[in-house]
Amino acid sequence: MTTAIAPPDVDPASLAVSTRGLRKTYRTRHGRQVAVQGLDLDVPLGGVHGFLGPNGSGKTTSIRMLLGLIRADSGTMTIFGQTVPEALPDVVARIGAIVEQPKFFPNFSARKNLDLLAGAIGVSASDVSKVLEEVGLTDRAKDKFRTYSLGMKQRLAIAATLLKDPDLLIFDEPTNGLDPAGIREIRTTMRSLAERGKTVLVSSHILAEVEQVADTVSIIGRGTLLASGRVADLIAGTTTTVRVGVADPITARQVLLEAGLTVRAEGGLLLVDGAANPADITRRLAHHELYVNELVPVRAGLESVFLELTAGQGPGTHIVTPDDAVLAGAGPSRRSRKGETK
Ligand SMILES: Nc1ncnc2c1ncn2[C@@H]1O[C@H](COP(=O)(O)OP(=O)(O)OP(=O)(O)O)[C@@H](O)[C@H]1O
Repeated sequence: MTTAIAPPDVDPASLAVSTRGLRKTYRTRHGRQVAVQGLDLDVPLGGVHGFLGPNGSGKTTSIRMLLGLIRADSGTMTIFGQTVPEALPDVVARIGAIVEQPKFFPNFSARKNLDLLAGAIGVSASDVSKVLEEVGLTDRAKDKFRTYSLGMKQRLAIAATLLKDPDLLIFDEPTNGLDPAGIREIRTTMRSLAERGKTVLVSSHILAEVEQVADTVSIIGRGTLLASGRVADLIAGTTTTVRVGVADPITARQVLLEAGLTVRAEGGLLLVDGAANPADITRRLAHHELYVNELVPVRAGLESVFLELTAGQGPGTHIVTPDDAVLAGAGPSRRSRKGETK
């Protein structure tokens, strides 16, 4: 069982981003809505850091506070060791962010759009070529923006943030609305940025998708940190889920629950956690004359980590399951369990 962990006492200068006790409430018609409550977030320098949590868990609010777009009620934040928002003017040149879809001229080509932006911030035409190359749009650079697919539009947005060669890229749900190919393209772009030494902070509610690209993650729920660390370490701490097919899933579920196992129903199948091994499930069910027709160990992933961390919290969180993620185009997992401990 993975447990929620308190962030270590680290030197903010060794981190790209750090927050302590960050809090934000919104005033709504129904009273005060707590969006972020005491968030402690640490993003190491270099690599892709997934900022993960279900819809409404406070990811966008946290990012907006970091970027000085809204004010925190309390707590502290640093970017590259400098306290923000006070020091934002000093660090802003090192940050590229996509929080909302940027506006481009639909009838101008991608290159023309970037040339205009480059001119505004004093960046040369050769830098425009470089960023187009970096996001894989060189061949389509002369095409009008309006003819671009959603994935290409998103890559152009990333190219725009790269013009000033920032050290930290902050992407809020960059794959929203993209098809599987578009999602893969963004993943590839994020990885190549990390390989060039940049820090990429990417938020998502699709844990399985970010699991494939992130080096480290912070998982939040209801505005607080639930877990953080290297993806491989977090996954190593979870039990393996077993997918069970049986003719009478209702009775089978009852039997397994009575045996103290955790059982979730999913499309006529059961997802079982907590068994010593898959054979233990078969034995318990056979004892009640329930015979399995499918028994597949499903590799534990970040989604399992999240479900274990929030078990018993009741409704109010919706996390996208791996199956949803596949439907949304996350594709097959390439994660490894061989990651060594920090
Ligand atoms: N401007 C606002 N006014 C009132 N409530 C807000 C506002 N913005 C966000 N909230 C609420 O704050 C909570 C956190 O929202 P936030 O958008 O930060 O979450 P999120 O994790 O980014 O979600 P999503 O994945 O859906 O973007 C939610 O309950 C949301 O309804």
